[in-house]
Amino acid sequence: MAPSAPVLSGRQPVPFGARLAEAMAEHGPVCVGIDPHPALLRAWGLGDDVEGLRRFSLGVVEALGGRVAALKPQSAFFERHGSAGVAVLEEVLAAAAAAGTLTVLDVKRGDIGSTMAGYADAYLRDGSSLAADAVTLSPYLGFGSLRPALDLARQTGRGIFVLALTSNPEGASIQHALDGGVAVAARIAEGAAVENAAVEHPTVEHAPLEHPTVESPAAAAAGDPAPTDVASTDAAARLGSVGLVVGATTGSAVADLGIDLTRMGGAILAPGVGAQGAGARELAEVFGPARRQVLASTSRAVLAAGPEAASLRSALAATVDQAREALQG
Ligand SMILES: O=C(O)c1cc(=O)[nH]c(=O)n1[C@@H]1O[C@H](COP(=O)(O)O)[C@@H](O)[C@H]1O
Repeated sequence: MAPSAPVLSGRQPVPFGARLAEAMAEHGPVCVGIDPHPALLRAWGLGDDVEGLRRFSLGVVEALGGRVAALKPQSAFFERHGSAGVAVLEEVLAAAAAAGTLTVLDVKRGDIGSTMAGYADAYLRDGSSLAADAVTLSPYLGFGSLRPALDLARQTGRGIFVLALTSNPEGASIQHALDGGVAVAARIAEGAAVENAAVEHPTVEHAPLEHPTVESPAAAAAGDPAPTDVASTDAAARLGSVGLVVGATTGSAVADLGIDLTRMGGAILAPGVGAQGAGARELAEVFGPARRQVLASTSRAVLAAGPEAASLRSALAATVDQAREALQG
């Protein structure tokens, strides 16, 4: 079972990337979001109130904890219930940890560095009641504004997923924009690559950054194993702890913008699977040589199968089958 909290190995916490790679190998490359939308609470026969929120969210952890690579509570749906909702979020994080399941707290925070230090303290410090194994952050105040969170995550063995190419169509207006001829999203990927290259992973060897990313047509025609397969298999085994969010709905943007995700070295959280329309085909097309780094993320498509635990598990199993076929085949 993948440990859900940083576990001491000697005096160093085991980095998030290594723990995630282990969890993905055991359970498949899927993360289930806990997004207690009012409509889902109703569909489960629950009230849109704190008790409904609690039964829904803990029900998901009970059904899927210990059976999925990661759970991703969406903070917005807890915050909308006020401080009592945030208390439920704390319970959910603790319950997932007790079940041995990694948590990615989806908060998408971004602020000036001195304020980011406060967010880091909330989500990435040992002993904080809101600490998760990883958190989503927005780099749109500048990648460097994330520094306090990057540093604390590194110290405590936690992970960061930095928004690069989001799944919503509006994201392109900022993320595809050129900065000195380089797309903003490509600059963010470069920032993550630098972070991952700077960290020593105690459980795995360092890799050079130069992963081949394009299979030569001649090699393909000759039926040689693609060099990209070798690079991407290695990448999955040595995932860095700073990952990116790249939506599975982003079509050819990764290729069009010249973003080298294998070189980035971290995991790729890929939302957009299920309710937003992406499936196995999109996962394979969008991520190509970086597919083994991908943690496919889905919320409503699995949650809608509840409240019965067996139905939630079946929906998860179907998603894992699809993702495995697309990403690990
Ligand atoms: O960071 C995220 O998880 C995220 C990034 C992104 O680009 N798009 C995106 O949909 N998400 C989140 O992923 C979840 C998607 O939920 P479903 O559309 O129900 O699968 C929501 O919690 C979103 O906030």
